[in-house]
Amino acid sequence: MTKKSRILDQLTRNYLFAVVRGKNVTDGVRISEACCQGGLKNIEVTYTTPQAGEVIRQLSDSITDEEVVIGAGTVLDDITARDAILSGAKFVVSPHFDAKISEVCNRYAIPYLPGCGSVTEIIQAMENGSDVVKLFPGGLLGASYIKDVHGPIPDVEMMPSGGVSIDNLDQWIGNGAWGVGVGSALTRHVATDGYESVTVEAKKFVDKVAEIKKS
Ligand SMILES: O=C(O)C(=O)C[C@H](O)[C@H](O)COP(=O)(O)O
Repeated sequence: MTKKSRILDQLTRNYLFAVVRGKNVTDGVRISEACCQGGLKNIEVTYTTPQAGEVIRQLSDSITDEEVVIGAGTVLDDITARDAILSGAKFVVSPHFDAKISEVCNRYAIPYLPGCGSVTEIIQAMENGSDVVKLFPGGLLGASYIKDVHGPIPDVEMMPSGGVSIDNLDQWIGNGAWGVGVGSALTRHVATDGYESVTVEAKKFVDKVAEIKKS
């Protein structure tokens, strides 16, 4: 198995991606650690977080659980992608498709999950070597979008992000999502109840996925 396939394999096994938007380095690290404590294992540190590369570096050093995969999100250009990868990111996510990001990720054998919102973008991403795309904004496209696209294009995997909640998880899983990205739903109580609330919310998602996959 290649390095890229090994990472993708681990990511889909973990299934849930915690989309982390910290206010600063410490906040980014604390949110990510709280997510891990709740059982989330794919940590997507977004580049809206100041010094996101430093967050990725600190997490890569401190987290010893080998199933945890630290990656980067909201990567808008190839320079940011390189910074993320050299900081230790094992996957790169962006809200759009960018051929130069794809090139950098392929150079380092790191999976690139570009944000796609149309079939044309999905095909373009596949042609540039992405096996998995991020459906963005997931909430706007709707869960049946996956099934509809899988009719003509059965060989692309899709990871919805944006608008994923506990209440629509079953629809995403039922329609064949390869994984799902969850952001604001994890941090909705952090301002009032602290980082422990992130762990509580993370656990709810982990339990819900286990319950849906079992049924
Ligand atoms: O910038 C990116 O690369 C993104 O991933 C966009 C969104 O911030 C996430 O998809 C999380 O969205 P919510 O779960 O609705 O908060």
